[in-house]
Amino acid sequence: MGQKQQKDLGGNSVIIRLEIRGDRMNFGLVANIVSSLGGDIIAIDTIHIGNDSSIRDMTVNVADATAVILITDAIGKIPGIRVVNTSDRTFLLHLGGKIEVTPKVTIQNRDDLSRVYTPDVARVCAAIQEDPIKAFSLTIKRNTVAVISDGTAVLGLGNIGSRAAMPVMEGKAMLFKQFAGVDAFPICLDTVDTEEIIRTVKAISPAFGGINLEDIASPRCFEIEERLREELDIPVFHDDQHGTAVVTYAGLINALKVAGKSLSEATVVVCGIGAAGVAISKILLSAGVMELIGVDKEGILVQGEDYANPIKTSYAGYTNPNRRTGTLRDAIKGADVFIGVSAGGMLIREDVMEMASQPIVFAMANPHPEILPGDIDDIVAVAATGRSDYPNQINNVLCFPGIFRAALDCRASAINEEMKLAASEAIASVIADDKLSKHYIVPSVFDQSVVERIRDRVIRAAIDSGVARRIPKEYR
Ligand SMILES: NC(=O)C1=CN([C@@H]2O[C@H](COP(=O)(O)OP(=O)(O)OC[C@H]3O[C@@H](n4cnc5c(N)ncnc54)[C@H](O)[C@@H]3O)[C@@H](O)[C@H]2O)C=CC1
Ligand SMILES: CC(=O)C(=O)O
Ligand SMILES: [Mg+2]
Repeated sequence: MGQKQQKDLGGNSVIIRLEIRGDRMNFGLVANIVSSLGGDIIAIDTIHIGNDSSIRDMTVNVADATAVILITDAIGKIPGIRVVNTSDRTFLLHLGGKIEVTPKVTIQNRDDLSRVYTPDVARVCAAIQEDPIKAFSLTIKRNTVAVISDGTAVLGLGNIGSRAAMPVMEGKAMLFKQFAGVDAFPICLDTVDTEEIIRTVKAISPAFGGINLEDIASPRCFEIEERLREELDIPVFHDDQHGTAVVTYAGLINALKVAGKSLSEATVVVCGIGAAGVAISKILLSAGVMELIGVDKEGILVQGEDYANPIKTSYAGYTNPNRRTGTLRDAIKGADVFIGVSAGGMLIREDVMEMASQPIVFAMANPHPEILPGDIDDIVAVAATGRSDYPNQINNVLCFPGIFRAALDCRASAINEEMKLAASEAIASVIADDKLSKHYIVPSVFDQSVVERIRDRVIRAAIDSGVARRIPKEYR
């Protein structure tokens, strides 16, 4: 993926194109109007100067879409100014997509041409035919991951279809490259049929060193991942399950230190027993949580009930040891930890007030968390969300670049439990105990030591657990 044409990612900002009649614009008046409506002008660019009018682009930071409407309405009423159009900078940076393929070498002449392509390339093909493992050294397989979605559980937007899922998958590919140097291809499949997805992923797998499944709805995501893990010899990792679980456990290790609590004594409520909720629960149980209660639309999941979704029936069998019943409100009373991977706005301040002292709230639904940190910051030990605009971003982006970097570098045949736990511990360990605080329990995704530390611990775990097929030099 080339990074030649770097685009400015901008903030939550719009470009408002103005036509200004006459030769003067009252900048003070415009600035006052924009700021009184919650905006902040960050640039004004002259696009065209005509005889009677000029065209200027005004870039404004805004809190939300409503502010844009209010600002453009008010500016449009200033005599001599016409609002030509507004461009959302987020849409602008998506124009034409966010990634591209760039060759590593330039073909300068016929000699180069015959090496990269026919006839010489045939010798390389023959070498791989003779010894298929050479695909790892002679093709992009060595460093390339497929990011596969069927568009059925995209962020918290739900089943928006495979075309609409592409911007998220392109974004994941950017993150893979920027944070860990992994080349990733976004592939959105136009099918929601479990067998067809499995067949298709298997059919395209020769080109890839790993498969990152993304935003595939539960319960189908479980079978798709399980079957692909069994049938492919490269790592298959459903990021919404395991990436989220790894980062949640990392965040919890540190949040518990801030709250002065222990994992084995904490009562943990997980809300939303889908892809993320099931995997989070499993990693926390294997890490030593004793009392874990799952809540979904049916209320608290309890053993003995026969839920329409068999995943929930089986989940109830290994959680909720005290067989508590009732609603989310009942579950959360006296709980030490709330983990939300369900839907926005599920929780209210009064619920959190019912939790044990020094509660920990991870409201991780995207894009709208179960509760906003601002509503509870004064009554919790730690609050976290999945978003980048609040402190404590518990998001799988902290995990997937590093864990795949490690898996590719040691040619792992799988990403197993040992590697996931190692990744959690690596992420948590980036912040020294004396630096931990209420608003700093997980490192920033821009902290370069995150990927390095995950890579190191995960490669060691892969070697120790016997799934590494290549031992990198520094580990020999
Ligand atoms: N911060 C992060 O890194 C991540 C956040 N997420 C977010 O977590 C949420 C769930 O994602 P997935 O597990 O992939 O989806 P999913 O569709 O597999 O699971 C969602 C679960 O939440 C339940 N749910 C929905 N509304 C509910 C309600 N009102 N009460 C109780 N349960 C409810 C559903 O029944 C379902 O079992 C999404 O908002 C997603 O964006 C998911 C993965 C990573
Ligand atoms: C972060 C992510 O993968 C999700 O919200 O689906
Ligand atoms: Mg996702």
